[in-house]
This record gives sequence, C-alpha cells and structure tokens, in this order.
Amino acid sequence: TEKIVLDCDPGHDDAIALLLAHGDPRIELLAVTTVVGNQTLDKVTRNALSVATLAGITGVPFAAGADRPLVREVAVAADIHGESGLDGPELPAPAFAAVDTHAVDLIVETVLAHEPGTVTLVPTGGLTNIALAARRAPEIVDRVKRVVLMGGGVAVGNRTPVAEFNIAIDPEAAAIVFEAGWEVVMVGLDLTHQALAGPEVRRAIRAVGTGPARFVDELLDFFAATYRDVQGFDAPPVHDPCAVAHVIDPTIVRAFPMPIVVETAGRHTTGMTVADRRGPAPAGCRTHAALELDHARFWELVVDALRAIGDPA
Ligand SMILES: Nc1ccc([C@@H]2N[C@H](CO)[C@@H](O)[C@H]2O)cc1
Ligand SMILES: [Ca+2]
Repeated sequence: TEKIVLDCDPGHDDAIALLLAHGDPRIELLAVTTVVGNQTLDKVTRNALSVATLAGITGVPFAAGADRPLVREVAVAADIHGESGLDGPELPAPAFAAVDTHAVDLIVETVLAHEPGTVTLVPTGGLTNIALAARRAPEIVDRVKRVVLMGGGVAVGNRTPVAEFNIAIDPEAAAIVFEAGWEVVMVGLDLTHQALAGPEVRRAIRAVGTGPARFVDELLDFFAATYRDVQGFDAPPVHDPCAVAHVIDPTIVRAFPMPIVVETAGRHTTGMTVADRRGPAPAGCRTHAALELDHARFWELVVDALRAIGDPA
C-alpha cells in the first residue's frame, strides 16, 4: 500500500479525495492535515472532521495548520464551495476533534516516523503547510517518497487566466515546494478538467446506495450548480481525487517529466506554474505534470471506494 499524508482544504472535491484515500485498499492514510484555502481554517478543519465522521474514519490523526498564506492575505472560494466550504449536504457534528499538534509538526513527525522513501505527501489545497514543513525540517525533503499535488496547470488557469487557485493563493509557498528538490507530480487543471462528474458518473455514485454515496451526490449537486453558474461548466471537474488516483494507479492519471517553476512576481502571471515543454525533459528532472486521465477507470476508483466504505454505523 502507499502511505500518504493528505493536506487539504475541504472543499467539495477535497472531501471526495479523502473518501477515495480512505476507501481504496491501496492507500494507507497516515494523517490528514488542513490548510486555509477554499474557506477559513476553522471551517475547512470542521468540514474534514465531519467527512471523517460520516465515513467512519478512525485512528487517523487530523491536525489543523496554517490559517493564512506565508506572505499574502487570505482569499477563500465561497463562490464555489459556499459559506461553510462544504455547502449542500447536511454535515454531521464531528465525532472527534483535531489533535493539538500543528499540521506542520504532524507532517514532519509522520515522515520521520516512517522509513525513508515510503511516505507520499498529497496536498490538495494551498501549499503553505508543505512549504513550512520543508523549512521546519529540511531533512524531510530527501525522506519523502514524493509530493503529488493537485494544483497549477501547464496551459490553463482558474484564479486568473494563467494561475490555478491552490498555487495563486500562496505562490511563495508553491515556489518553495516546487524548488525544494523532492520529486513533485503536479496534477493540474489540464488533467482535472477532464475529471467531469457527468450524468453517468452521478448515476453510478447514486447506485452505491449508502449514506456516504448520498453525501457525495449531494456535494456534487451543489458543486455542479456553482461550477455551472460561476465557471460555465456543464459538469463539475472534481479536481482533488485525481491526485490520490495518481498515487493509486499512475496509468489512470498519467504524468510526464518537465521542468516546472512558479511565478511569484509577474504583473499578469503571479501564481502561474511555468512548465517547459520545449524539448525532452533534462535527465533527472524532478518535476512532472499530469496530462492524461482515464475517465472511466478514475470514476470506477471513486465508486469502488464508496462501496468499500459501505454504511459506517
Ligand atoms: N473555483 C475554484 C476555486 C478553488 C477550487 C479548489 N482549488 C483547487 C482547484 O483550483 C481544488 O483543490 C479545489 O478544492 C476549485 C474551484
Ligand atoms: Ca482543495
């Protein structure tokens, strides 16, 4: 199994990423950490605990992290995720609290507690916690197996014409993460805009017939409405589980090596992940970008995970 730490800002698609990580037998969820992004830290943390409660996730530490970016001011995405950050379904009161440890310390402790090269960091929000962890304990950079993040894009943006939200809200943190030296797989919008939850997908999810499946269906009802109204999509792109899917099976989310750097000072381009596709990647290139999604097999992963979760008491 692949041991992961999920660093997230639930967020409708973060919630589905958490359920996929919990339900798929090939993933061992070592810890879940939260970061400001789609909503404020207290809201995304409560949302993560609510999802864990309804999914029956036990024995996994949840820790809250940064409540603001390294340098810039907080910017949330209430237009897409609503005031709660997880608008749509009714959320159960969390059955357990986050641990007292700060997310950055939990990330470091978790990486140092496992054999070198065995823990994958899976950020699906802004990269503030991951950057702080690399600064707090530089020794984790060589110890982490890889960082598989949802964020950025090769030729597409959503926060701006060229910048994706997770990168754009904390470009300085993203620059630290992309330049640290560990292997980075960027699962960006080029990939995640293929992960559309259309009518067939919605039908397959509803057919699972459990509480968590109904929860996901209600999440997607809300997410579909805001994505249609705000971004003009016929079906919502479910971004974050694509990063988890790459860890499960890299033939479902195919990545390709290419140099990638983060713009932090461009008048029109701040937050852009600048990918160099001019020629073959240099030998030993540590950055990769996901470009190809096997849509059918991806959604099979999600439906199978929901089926495996069943109806926790
Ligand atoms: N408009 C919009 C803003 C933020 C997000 C969140 N940021 C990433 C996609 O940009 C995902 O992690 C998702 O949770 C999605 C849509
Ligand atoms: Ca997210």
